[in-house]
Amino acid sequence: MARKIGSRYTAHQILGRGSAGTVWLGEGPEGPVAIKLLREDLASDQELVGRFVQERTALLGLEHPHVVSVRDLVVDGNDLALVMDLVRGTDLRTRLERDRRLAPEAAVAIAADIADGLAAAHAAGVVHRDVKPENVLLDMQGPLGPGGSHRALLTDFGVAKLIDTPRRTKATKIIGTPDYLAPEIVEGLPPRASVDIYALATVLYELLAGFTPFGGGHPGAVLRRHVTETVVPLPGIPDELWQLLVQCLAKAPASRLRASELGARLRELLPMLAGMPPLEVDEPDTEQAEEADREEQPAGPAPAGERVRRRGAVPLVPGAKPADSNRDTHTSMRVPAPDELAGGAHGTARAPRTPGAPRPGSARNRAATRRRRAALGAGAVALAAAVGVGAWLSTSGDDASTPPQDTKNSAPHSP
Ligand SMILES: Nc1ncnc2c1ncn2[C@@H]1O[C@H](COP(=O)(O)OP(=O)(O)OP(=O)(O)O)[C@@H](O)[C@H]1O
Repeated sequence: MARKIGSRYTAHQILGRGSAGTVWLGEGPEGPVAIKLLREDLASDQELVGRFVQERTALLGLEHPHVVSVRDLVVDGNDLALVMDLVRGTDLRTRLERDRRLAPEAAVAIAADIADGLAAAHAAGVVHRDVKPENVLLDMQGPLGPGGSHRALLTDFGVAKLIDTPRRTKATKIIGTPDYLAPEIVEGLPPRASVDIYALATVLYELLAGFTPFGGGHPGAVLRRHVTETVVPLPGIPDELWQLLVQCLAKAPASRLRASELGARLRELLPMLAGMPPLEVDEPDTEQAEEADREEQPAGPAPAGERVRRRGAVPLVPGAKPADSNRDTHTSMRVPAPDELAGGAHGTARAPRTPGAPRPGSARNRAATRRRRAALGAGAVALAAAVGVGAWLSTSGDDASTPPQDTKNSAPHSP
């Protein structure tokens, strides 16, 4: 059923749904477009309206083959809509759900595209702040790239921020998606271009492994792992690619590559990766992480929705119902204090199981876990008791009484 959006556009058919609205296949004066229409019941939500306007503002003048351009912002009665370039294909999360893991060549080609898109955004002074598979679209109508990959485009600049402008988000509040959040964000520093590099490296790891390096369990535990844990190597990954990943997942923002350099370095690796099958990575040994995580959880039920969402997302929009419960959306939470980050169980980064290692749940593994649990001791319990990790999750109010945290990291670089 066709629907008029302002005087210039017609929406024909739903392409997908996000937490804030619906994306339609539409038609405008210059041909087919994608129209992101804010849910009517959210039209009075200032934060959401702000996100729409922000996306338009962030992308003004940014034209790049790996960024979805925003063409127009329509305000018409109760309708608020973003008109974007139409990408005929799918999003990277859907592709990952279908294939579980990508061959290194295709994964690296996609990551290189997004690095190039980020380089353009960073050069325009914009930090994306929410790089994740949901926000990468694959153009399935264009020519195929290395490893049969489709051209990848970065989208959803709804929480993007201009670098070095006065902060609209207080450092006491974290915005992003837990699995992809750079450690300096968790520590309360303002987001710089290097947070996008960390998130992109996390996405690349996920494309190769089928899971993110620090995800799993309670969102509070995920945040802490970003700060305290070291990424665990993937079996069979070529060393040059691993070194690149490690560098871009560095805790110190200044140690990460810039987007343009990352794009170039990734493309250099493509010939070497040609024809290589997906890595043989087994399910991560989640037992240790989950055992530790259970100990960290405050008594009582976890926040609604969180148990079913593997990556610990919390809807920014009250009552939002994404089409797919596996989909993440942004999280807004309080910046934890340094002692909250320092405490707790360590060694809970996701580790691919190595051949010969006991399967989770085996008698051998249970005994090892009991020993580990005894050793983990008071730290994890202290974290849960002192903070109540669930209390970090808040879709409203900042904790203005918590000052921005200092950090051990060196100063992040500008783009
Ligand atoms: N420019 C586009 N062209 C074609 N399809 C699109 C376009 N933008 C979004 N879509 C489709 O619409 C779906 C919803 O997009 P949207 O950006 O609203 O949500 P999301 O990023 O998945 O979630 P959220 O808004 O909660 O972060 C996407 O998954 C994608 O399949």
